[in-house]
Amino acid sequence: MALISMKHVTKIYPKGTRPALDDVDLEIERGNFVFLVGASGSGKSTLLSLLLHEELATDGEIRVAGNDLRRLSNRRVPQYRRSLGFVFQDYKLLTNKTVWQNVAFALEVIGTRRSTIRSLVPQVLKTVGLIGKENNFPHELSGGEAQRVAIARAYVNHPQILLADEPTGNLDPTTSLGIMEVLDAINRTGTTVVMATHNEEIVNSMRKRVVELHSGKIVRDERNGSYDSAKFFPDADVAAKAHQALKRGAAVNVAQSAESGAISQPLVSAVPSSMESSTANAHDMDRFKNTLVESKAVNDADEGHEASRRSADNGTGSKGSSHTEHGEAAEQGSAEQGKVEQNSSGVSSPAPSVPPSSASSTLPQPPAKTESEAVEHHKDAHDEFPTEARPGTSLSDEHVTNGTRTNSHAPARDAFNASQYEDTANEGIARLAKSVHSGKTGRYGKAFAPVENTLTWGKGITAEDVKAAANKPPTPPKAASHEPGQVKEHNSKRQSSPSASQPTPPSADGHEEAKQ
Ligand SMILES: Nc1ncnc2c1ncn2[C@@H]1O[C@H](COP(=O)(O)OP(=O)(O)OP(=O)(O)O)[C@@H](O)[C@H]1O
Repeated sequence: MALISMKHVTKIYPKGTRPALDDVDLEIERGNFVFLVGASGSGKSTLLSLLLHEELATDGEIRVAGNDLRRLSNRRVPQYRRSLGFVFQDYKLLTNKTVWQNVAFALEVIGTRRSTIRSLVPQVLKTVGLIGKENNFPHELSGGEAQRVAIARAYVNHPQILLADEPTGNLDPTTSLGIMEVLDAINRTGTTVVMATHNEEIVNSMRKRVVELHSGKIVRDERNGSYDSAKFFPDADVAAKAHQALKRGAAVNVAQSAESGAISQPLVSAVPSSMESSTANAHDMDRFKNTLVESKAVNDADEGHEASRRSADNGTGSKGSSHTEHGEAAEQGSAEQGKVEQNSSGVSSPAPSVPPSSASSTLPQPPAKTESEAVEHHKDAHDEFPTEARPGTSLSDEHVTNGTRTNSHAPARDAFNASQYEDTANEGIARLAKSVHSGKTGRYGKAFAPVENTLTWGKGITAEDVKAAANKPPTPPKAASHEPGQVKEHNSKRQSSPSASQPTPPSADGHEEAKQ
């Protein structure tokens, strides 16, 4: 059974003159990365709101991770939402909590030990470039900063499903690239990502599944899709752009194959040298991952006996591991989630095949899947995504194909190691990085700023950096039309954040109005 299933779903708002969603059928398998595209008002946000159970469908059936949302009692809604991460355009941060508390809260509700929270929160905040903003409240943040808090919260929670509504809508291209890197990394941990976007560049670079809505109806559902569809909007310009996007993907693959003898390379080596500042952030992410691994090792050691007993009682190691990860407060939720997993897939999850690391070697392994279970899962995944039909094969698909993650509570070590070592998914990010940093003219006719002139994900450029850059011999310009500080016009419903394109961290007076 699909992780997300919508059958004949219609949504009519009380004041709506037409259905916001009209008889929608949609199935999304575990591990997919799906872009929702479509004109303003086509129903993308409504679809996400229904999945989050913020809105109720007027008609039809919605099942998410085995939960029939029509039957979800109010009491179980918070627990249901714990299996979801959400990164929405208006951030949905808790206004009465600081940045630190917003991220910590995501861990508190799943019963994470206080010492672990104290260790993880600063690191995830560093990863997303929010050091120094820990004590700010949401109304004291710029749009980009608020979005980074939302991403940090989603990342730290390791959700089954991440719903994102225009997460890059308010951000400059480089910061958007960073967000896509993080979303891609989250997806590679096995989390299913459903992202509504108007960003053509991202969709065309990532080559993920694209579902297009038009007046509340799904008019296109393409694997490895592009932003515009020549099929539904058959003008020559759209056809040429879709064709070009496809060719660009193929070109990156071929170039990488020629360089490395393999189909793909890790992002770090696949991106241009101008991306070094972004790869510095990759180190931050790795540090964060290691701490999570180490913290989990401590938790596991502390609670190992109890977890083993529960594992034995349940007959599944994964439930035991979820208990140790989330603690007593989440016990009931985890157990119920386990039931959901059993209902939806009928199997527990095996560990991904990853190289051993010193930190991970001390951790208990989840039980191996039996051969028949593995074959069955493998077959199901191949039915949906035949290998030969996947030119831009993504790691998320590989995860499903290999059956490497079918349980939301797979140990963090496995998930993070998988994202660290498996690199085929980086093709999409590498294409996006090349595109963002190529200095080419964007959709709206303005040149992208060179990376040196924009904030880089997780690493604002300091005065020292600027001074050091000034002392360096000049690099050849990438495009004749570049002007420092000039950025692509944002494809957003909202105004761009003034602070996001500045080379220095935003000042208090550069903050936007309250975000809630
Ligand atoms: N709370 C509401 N009450 C009444 N109508 C609504 C409400 N929310 C959305 N709608 C309507 O439902 C339709 C779909 O809106 P929705 O926000 O889902 O579109 P969207 O594709 O997300 O648009 P955008 O890209 O601008 O975010 C629109 O016609 C909108 O006016």
